[in-house]
Amino acid sequence: MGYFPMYTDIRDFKILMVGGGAIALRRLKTLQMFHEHITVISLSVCKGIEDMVLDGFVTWISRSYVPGDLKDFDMVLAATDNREVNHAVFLEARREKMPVNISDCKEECSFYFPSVIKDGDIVIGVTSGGTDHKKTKQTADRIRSLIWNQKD
Ligand SMILES: C[C@@]1(CC(=O)O)C2=NC(=C\c3[nH]c(c(CCC(=O)O)c3CC(=O)O)Cc3[nH]c(c(CC(=O)O)c3CCC(=O)O)/C=C3\N/C(=C\2)[C@@H](CCC(=O)O)[C@]3(C)CC(=O)O)/[C@H]1CCC(=O)O
Ligand SMILES: NC(=O)c1ccc[n+]([C@@H]2O[C@H](COP(=O)([O-])OP(=O)(O)OC[C@H]3O[C@@H](n4cnc5c(N)ncnc54)[C@H](O)[C@@H]3O)[C@@H](O)[C@H]2O)c1
Repeated sequence: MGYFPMYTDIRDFKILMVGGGAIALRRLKTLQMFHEHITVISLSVCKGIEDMVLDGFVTWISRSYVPGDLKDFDMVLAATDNREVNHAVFLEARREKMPVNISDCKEECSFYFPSVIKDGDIVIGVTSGGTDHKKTKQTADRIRSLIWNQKD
């Protein structure tokens, strides 16, 4: 049946990202269009996230995730390279009834991360409902070129 695009104001959500690698960075870049500050708990962070720490967009807590970490947050994303850790984040989020995105397991996501196109106030989120992320990216790229070509 497909997924309903429920566009939501997340500015007041306290958001936690667990993990600080390539996928976390890509998602933080997207979230930066919609939020002013996000907390990252991660053993290490990549260069792009280090820059976000310097900019003040990210507060980095430099350690492993431990159960209980979600208690002050409204929404969580897990993007570590450790299945057990990501699964533990899912279990805690489900217990706390909070929106959760787990990047290595679509069955554990209460929402999917879309491909996002933002043109001023216009926001387009593309999803395949978790069936085909390559098609999602291709579709988003086609929409982007349609919008940017029209501006020429
Ligand atoms: C749209 C985009 C947004 C973003 O990530 O920013 C996105 N995935 C993207 C790319 C991508 N994903 C993967 C690769 C690796 C290479 C390859 O396989 O090609 C690449 C390519 C890359 O990374 O370049 C592997 C992968 N993806 C998922 C799993 C787990 C699983 O399926 O269970 C695994 C296996 C992980 C593992 O092996 O552990 C799951 C999900 N990925 C989603 C979103 C959600 C549904 C989206 C939809 O409805 O279409 C969903 C269901 C949940 C979620 O994560 O929210 C972005 C493309 C847009 C862009 O680039 O602009
Ligand atoms: N959904 C998607 O679009 C998608 C695409 C590609 C890969 N993936 C999956 O996303 C996950 C992350 O991939 P990546 O390329 O960013 O990995 P990466 O190796 O670049 O980063 C992993 C991060 O997790 C951190 N980490 C590891 N153990 C931790 C712990 N116990 N507590 C807190 N942080 C911890 C590391 O310090 C590192 O910052 C993998 O499981 C990968 O399979 C998802």
